[in-house]
Amino acid sequence: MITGERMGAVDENAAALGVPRRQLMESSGNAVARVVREVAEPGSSVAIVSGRGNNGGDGFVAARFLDEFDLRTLLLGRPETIGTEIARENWDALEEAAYETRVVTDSQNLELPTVDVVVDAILGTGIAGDLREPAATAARAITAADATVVSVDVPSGFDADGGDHSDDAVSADHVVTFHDTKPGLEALEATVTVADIGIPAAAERFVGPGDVDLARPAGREGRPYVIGGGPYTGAPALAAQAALRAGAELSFVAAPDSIAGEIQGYSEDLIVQPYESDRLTTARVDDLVETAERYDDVVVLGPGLGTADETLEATRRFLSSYTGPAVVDADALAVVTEVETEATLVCTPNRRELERMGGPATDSIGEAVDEIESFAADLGHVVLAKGADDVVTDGERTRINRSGTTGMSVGGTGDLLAGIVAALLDHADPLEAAAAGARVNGIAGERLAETKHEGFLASDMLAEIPAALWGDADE
Ligand SMILES: NC(=O)C1=CN([C@@H]2O[C@H](COP(=O)(O)OP(=O)(O)OC[C@H]3O[C@@H](n4cnc5c(N)ncnc54)[C@H](O)[C@@H]3O)[C@@H](O)[C@H]2O)[C@@H](O)CC1
Ligand SMILES: [K+]
Repeated sequence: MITGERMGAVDENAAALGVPRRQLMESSGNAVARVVREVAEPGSSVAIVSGRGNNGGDGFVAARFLDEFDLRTLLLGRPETIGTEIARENWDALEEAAYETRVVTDSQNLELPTVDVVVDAILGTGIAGDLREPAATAARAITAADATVVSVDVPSGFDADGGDHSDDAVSADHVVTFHDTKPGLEALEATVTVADIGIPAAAERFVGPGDVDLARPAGREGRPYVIGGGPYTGAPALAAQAALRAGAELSFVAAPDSIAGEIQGYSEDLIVQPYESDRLTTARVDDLVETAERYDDVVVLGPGLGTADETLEATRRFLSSYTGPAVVDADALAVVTEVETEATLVCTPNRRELERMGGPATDSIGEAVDEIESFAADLGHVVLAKGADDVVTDGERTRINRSGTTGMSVGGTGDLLAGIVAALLDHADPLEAAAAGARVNGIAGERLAETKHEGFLASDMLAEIPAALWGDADE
């Protein structure tokens, strides 16, 4: 089962792996034609009704595989307004190759030819809102026609994710959907065929540019609240600055007053909120929980806190009363399995921290994928296990991140990751935020390795985060 949004991400990942959408469209159209051949008697008449998006493009491709039928292809709208280059190329090919085509620009004039089979390629997962004209009239005409209806990907007018549909949605006899079934199709009475269109498994398994697309902030969003510092000062400062580089609007650091000035001294961009102490103690917990929940922040718990008994007790208490989202890193990880929490956590252990949490002991994170997956399932939280390959899993969905470079084994890069994930967690699903964060952090390192080789610092990486996050964003 795959949502339209995730399908878009996977398809972008496939393109990055060298399998562009043009190729997928060829497979999709071919798959549609196969189903048409199954349901149509030899020599019968077939009409393909295409919209101006890629769903329509699948219809144009299908036409080239259906030469044995009495076939015509209708385009709803003017050819110049076909929305994507690959759909347009396939339309042009039909015209060049003298296929029977018809352009319908006025829905009032839409008259479906009397045919045995109609291919509904008006629109697919790109639908937004109720059907507009001329799609609405065309969809009604298809439903009313005395023909077998084969819908491409989803019945046009149907929301494949929610299963909701406008009153005009096409009523299909057969649906040929691609790669995986869509949530909304389950409720349909139509026969659903899931066609393999050649998307490599790696496009789902490995974190790619599509995953970053899903998690990327639309503008400045979110105000992460870093609870860290005490024995160490650099870690919370790096996490908080990384969050700002990843789109956060403001970055707060709650830290002991003994070192708050030092943290502020690293960066004038941070809002440091000192509390009276030289380390985190249980006396602070109620205030911290109250502040985090009042402002609806994403918490980063752990950087630089240290392992004093009273600090660990304070992190236990924090987690048992906090109910919002949090990235848990470093020393705070040790207590996650000891408490019941209603919070939504992304835990970011390296292999030593993973073992200390009660997770699998391994020399290589990338070789313990199944064990880490079951550990996350038991834990009930997202685990982002950091290694040469990162494993990101919520116990059901598991992604491997391959970005990054050996120079990143320098201190502080984990703090950056925690800050980036916190910024993305403000608006993205926890697994997607963790997966995208891991990729972005790794790309920031790769960019520096081009000139600094093994010698760059975590603080150098801060300036690379924006390009890593937005560098391949669509215009
Ligand atoms: N994502 C993928 O990996 C693949 C997608 N493919 C096809 O591409 C489709 C998605 O293509 P697109 O994203 O171009 O979107 P669609 O072709 O589904 O729809 C976009 C078109 O519909 C119009 N539209 C949107 N909402 C409307 C409404 N309420 N009333 C009337 N018109 C409306 C838009 O103006 C646009 O012209 C899939 O359903 C599938 O058929 C396949 O070609 C291959 C692989
Ligand atoms: K369709």
